[in-house]
Amino acid sequence: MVLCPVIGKLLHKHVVLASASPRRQEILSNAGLRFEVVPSRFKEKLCKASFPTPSAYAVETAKQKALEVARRMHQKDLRAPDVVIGADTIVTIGGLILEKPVDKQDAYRMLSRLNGKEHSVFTGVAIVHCSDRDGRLHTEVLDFYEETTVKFSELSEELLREYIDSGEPMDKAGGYGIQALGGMLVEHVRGDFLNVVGFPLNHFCKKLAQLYCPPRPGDVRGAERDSIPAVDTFEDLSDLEGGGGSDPAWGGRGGRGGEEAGGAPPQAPGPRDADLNGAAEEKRPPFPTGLLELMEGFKASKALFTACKLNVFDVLRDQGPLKAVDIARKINASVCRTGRLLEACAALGLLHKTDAGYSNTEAADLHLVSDSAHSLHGLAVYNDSHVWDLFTHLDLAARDGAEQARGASGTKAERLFQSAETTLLFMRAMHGLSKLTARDVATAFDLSRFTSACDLGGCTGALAHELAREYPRLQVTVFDLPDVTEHARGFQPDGQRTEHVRFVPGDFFTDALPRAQLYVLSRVLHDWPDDRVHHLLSRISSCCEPGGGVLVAEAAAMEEEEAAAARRRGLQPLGALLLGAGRPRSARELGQLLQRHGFRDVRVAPAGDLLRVVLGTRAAP
Ligand SMILES: O=c1[nH]cc([C@@H]2O[C@H](COP(=O)(O)OP(=O)(O)OP(=O)(O)O)[C@@H](O)[C@H]2O)c(=O)[nH]1
Repeated sequence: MVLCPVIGKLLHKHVVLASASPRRQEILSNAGLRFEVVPSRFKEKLCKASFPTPSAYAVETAKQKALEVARRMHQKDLRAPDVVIGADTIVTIGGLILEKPVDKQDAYRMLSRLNGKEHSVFTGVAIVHCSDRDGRLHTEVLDFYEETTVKFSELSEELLREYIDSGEPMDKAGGYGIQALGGMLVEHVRGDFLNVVGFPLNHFCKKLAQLYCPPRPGDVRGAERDSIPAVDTFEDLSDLEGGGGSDPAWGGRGGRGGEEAGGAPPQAPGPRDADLNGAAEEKRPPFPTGLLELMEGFKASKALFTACKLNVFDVLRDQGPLKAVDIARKINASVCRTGRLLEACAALGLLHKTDAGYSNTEAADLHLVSDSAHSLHGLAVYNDSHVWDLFTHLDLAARDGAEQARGASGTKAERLFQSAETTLLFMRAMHGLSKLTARDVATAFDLSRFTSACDLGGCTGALAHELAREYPRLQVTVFDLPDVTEHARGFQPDGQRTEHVRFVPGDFFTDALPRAQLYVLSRVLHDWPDDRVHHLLSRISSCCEPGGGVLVAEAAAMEEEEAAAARRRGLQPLGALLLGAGRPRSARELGQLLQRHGFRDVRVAPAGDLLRVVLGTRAAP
């Protein structure tokens, strides 16, 4: 098939499209590709904030979609396909990533945001080559993305509502389908149209050309690395057939878009590159959207913290929607400044803005009001008043050490417990975080064989209560500093099973540890350097009876960590740098620590998105 020489390279391979998108299937089969469709079951819920750019998010999602299918197929038949293709399309505007709307209201919010403006559409693509090595799946990933800019006309509310009622937006990134009715919303498109529809065919073919048709030595076309080879270059397709793994072209440079993790870094663009028609075109470096977002990111955090501190979300939960002037009056602030803060919160997706005024988004109602079950309000206020200040001295900490950076403000304990007010601030922050993760930690392993547990540094008892709720036979002791236990009463849940949780004041480094079958250390060890961790574990080990256990929960990386989580955890050493004490440890390292202190049968399990839990059983000495 002369029209698709590079696609032809895949004809003899078992190719799988890891996508349920009918558009992707259509684009690729129209291009002559033969493939099996196995929709990915990968849940598209990577933490967007942990990616430096929206494109990196799309690429990682595409990669995870493809890898999930490769692993599942290999597991099922012990035979993976030769190639798995994954893709993910997102829309970005004003720093926000829009995916498929969850309901009509969400579609309306998305389309209103895009109305009259220009936005970017990114599709991340992953081409995964699979092979079997001694029964184990081996994968090599080439990934890339393409960006297209789309401008919407000014659209009336009526038109948007009618469009949403057509049902078209619901399974489409950004809430519109440019190939159908949604085409009427669009004033102009800059870049690859098919990229918007869901698959950047042109860039994909260039990648295949790099993989399967590397330039022959002395071939003048070698310089045109970015172009799909002209048809006449490939009269004899078979002589170049071969796997992509060891191919020097593997991981070559991208086109208008670029490379992401897994491929080689983009090469510096040449002064001129040839386009498909051979015409010379000025090559510009990709616009550094992600970098600019990072440069401005601190303002976004500050806006969120400030709105929390001024209780904007509480006011709107109780009385919203409200106009800026009314909110300003209720929070006792200047109308003009409040207006700007509210605009910023709306742009960050924390508030909705309609003709009736501002109202909370679902996330704000869940997490940013001060008294909800899943509130992170305390964490925002603590980050604003303590962590923010600390991070302004990051340069000093890097240069002169943590002591200098902390200056007169003292050690972490000194700062946190200098007054009842600061202690409570810290406890509220920890309470929100613990409640968020407690259930995942409590259920990561079946702990029903234990009848007593001691949560060391258990703070407000959020995890202790979850353990008591999950395991009816369990009595839990929360062991924490007297400054903490003194204030813990105010955090106790009403009602059931509170009699199964008790608080004992003490310092786990110096005071006798309460007797228990299971010792729990949740988000404790990262605060301490190695010598202190050994000291603590040896104390636990000598209290723990054979058959008893120790359960450690940390934001610990696994060996083959997905890039997103690794990046998120990558910020932790900054905290350690400033506090000058602890450090994050990998799940493997935590397991080795437990083994060193006499715990056997060490197992690791994920606890939600944030934490890993390591459980060890005390062996007979
Ligand atoms: O103009 C258009 N823009 C986008 C689309 C379609 O939107 C979806 C994007 O979603 P995603 O990348 O997550 O892919 P899914 O459909 O969920 O399928 P997977 O199984 O691959 O996750 C995509 O279908 C685009 O085609 C459109 O049609 N027009």
